[in-house]
Amino acid sequence: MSATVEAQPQPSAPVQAAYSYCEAVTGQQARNFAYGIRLLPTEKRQAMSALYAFSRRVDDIGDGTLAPEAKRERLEATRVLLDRVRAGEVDEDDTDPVAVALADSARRFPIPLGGLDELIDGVLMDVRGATYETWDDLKVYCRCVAGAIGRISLGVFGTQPGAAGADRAPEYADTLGLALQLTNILRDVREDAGNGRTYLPSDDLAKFGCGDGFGSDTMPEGSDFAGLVHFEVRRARALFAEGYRLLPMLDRRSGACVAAMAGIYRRLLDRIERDPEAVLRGRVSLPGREKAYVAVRGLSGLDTRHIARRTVRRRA
Ligand SMILES: CC(C)=CCC/C(C)=C/CC/C(C)=C/COP(=O)(O)OP(=O)(O)O
Repeated sequence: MSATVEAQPQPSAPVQAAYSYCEAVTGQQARNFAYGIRLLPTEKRQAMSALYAFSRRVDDIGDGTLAPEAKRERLEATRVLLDRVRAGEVDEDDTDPVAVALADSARRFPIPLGGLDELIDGVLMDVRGATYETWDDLKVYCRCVAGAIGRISLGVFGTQPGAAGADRAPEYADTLGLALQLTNILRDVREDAGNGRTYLPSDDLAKFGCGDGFGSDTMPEGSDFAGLVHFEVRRARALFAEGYRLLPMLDRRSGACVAAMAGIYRRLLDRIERDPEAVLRGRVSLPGREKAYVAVRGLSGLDTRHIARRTVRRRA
């Protein structure tokens, strides 16, 4: 997979303005992922911001207050927009800056736009109020809303020429997305429960006696909430370990971006593991200076080199 389709001219003024809009959305709303995206060179940073702004729009429809039918209509309208981007029908005169930026990015990079259809499908599952009995069931949802984002992002990053095992890069990008999403689900247990949503598999909840009143401030007598969280943390860690195999295949700054995104979420996971009940009290987050530190480590290649060595050792 090459990094860029072919040498492209500088974006025109209207396209630059569309990218500026998407970068502003990313800077304001991507509280964690913006730290990684900022590490990319201009063209890739702009493309990732366009992808983020489109994904944010889809996610916001799902999380918003509209009635389910209205949400479905809006999501299908977003799909129509995506079809227009795919068909090359969106140009710089379009009034929607996210569409303009996405269309330009899709011309510059081999972005598998079908991943954004998967994202819409995942959010439609939410709107339907889908619940998940097993981890395999939940994985289907996570693949749509996060694995697909990993695979799409890989279209922007590309893999380094001659990178060993690069044919498996999309699989690792997908797995890293699952790791992030499971961490996100653990972090947001309380907020999601407040919205009537439980993502963790009902089989797992039952195993730890957490089936009733899940996500409320006080879990029922006899339930082992900490045991449940530790079980899911182990699952997320295994996904991170597998997904990190992607890192040695990326160029330095793409690797730094992914290492920063994943590193910040792994630190969230560490916090959750140390104090599982914290997710019932509120949203676990990292201070800005810690996120910046993780990003700088990513750029210095410390994490990437460490992980590459471990991957090689494991293979040997
Ligand atoms: C290879 C690669 C780049 C893989 C990563 C793919 C990726 C970025 C998946 C996103 C999944 C996720 C947890 C979204 C939450 O976004 P949010 O904006 O709600 O997050 P926040 O609440 O933490 O700010």
